[in-house]
Amino acid sequence: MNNVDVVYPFVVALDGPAGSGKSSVSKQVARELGWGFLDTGAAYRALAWHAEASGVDLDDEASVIACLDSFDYGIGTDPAGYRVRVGGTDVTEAIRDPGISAVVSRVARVPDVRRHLIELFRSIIAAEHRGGIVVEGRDITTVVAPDAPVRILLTASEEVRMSRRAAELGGRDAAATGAQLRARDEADSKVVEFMTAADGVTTVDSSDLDFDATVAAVIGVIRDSQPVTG
Ligand SMILES: Nc1ncnc2c1ncn2[C@@H]1O[C@H](COP(=O)(O)OP(=O)(O)O)[C@@H](O)[C@H]1O
Ligand SMILES: Nc1ccn([C@@H]2O[C@H](COP(=O)(O)OP(=O)(O)O)[C@@H](O)[C@H]2O)c(=O)n1
Repeated sequence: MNNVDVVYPFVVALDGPAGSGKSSVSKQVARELGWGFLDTGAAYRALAWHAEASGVDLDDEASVIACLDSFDYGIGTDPAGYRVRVGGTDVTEAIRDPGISAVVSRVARVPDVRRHLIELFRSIIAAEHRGGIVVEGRDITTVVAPDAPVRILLTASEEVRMSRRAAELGGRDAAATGAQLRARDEADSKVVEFMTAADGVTTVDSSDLDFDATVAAVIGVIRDSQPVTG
């Protein structure tokens, strides 16, 4: 096979709603291909964490924007164990707290925040030293990397997504978890489109697929679209 025309890193852009499996599936795909992995939602979560830790009112856009000046963010792209850092604090676990999930859309809806983070994502992608990188979020296929050679929308029915997220949180408060997930998708949908596939984006519906089958389906899309990846 001929690799001459392949531009490195090879970018796989993957979007989808909350609980569709973006993060876990992308991470496993990256592991299997020996590529990097970038979870873009972690940056929005970390900024929400930073703003709250700085005592900022998240409804005050100007203060949220001002917070970007002191937002010293770090994330790795190793799918085997990346950590998320804000300043000297490891926030990898803290940003998964339902309290952050409940407020993250408020920072993500601010256009200046999006512009800032999108530039950051592009520089992380450009610096990837492995052959490829799987980048997941809400606007990767449409805004962050619309020219990516592989663009995928990972979906699953709302019921399935809710039960996956509730199980992940130990089955506690399934109803509240479901309601929060629905409210977050609704708020996020006003800012970016991730419920339907844009032109040229391949949909993978994981509602009836188990985890391994979903990973295999995503790798199948990558191989079909670019036979030199293997
Ligand atoms: N196809 C699948 N079948 C069953 N469970 C899955 C599948 N895909 C993901 N999961 C599980 O669902 C939960 C949510 O996945 P996650 O990757 O966090 O989604 P997202 O990043 O889209 O919010 C995780 O516990 C994950 O292991
Ligand atoms: N590319 C992205 C990624 C996340 N986000 C925001 O960040 C939040 C957290 O994203 P996430 O990917 O960690 O959320 P989950 O789908 O994993 O629950 C989302 O609810 C969006 O508000 C975004 O606006 N654009």
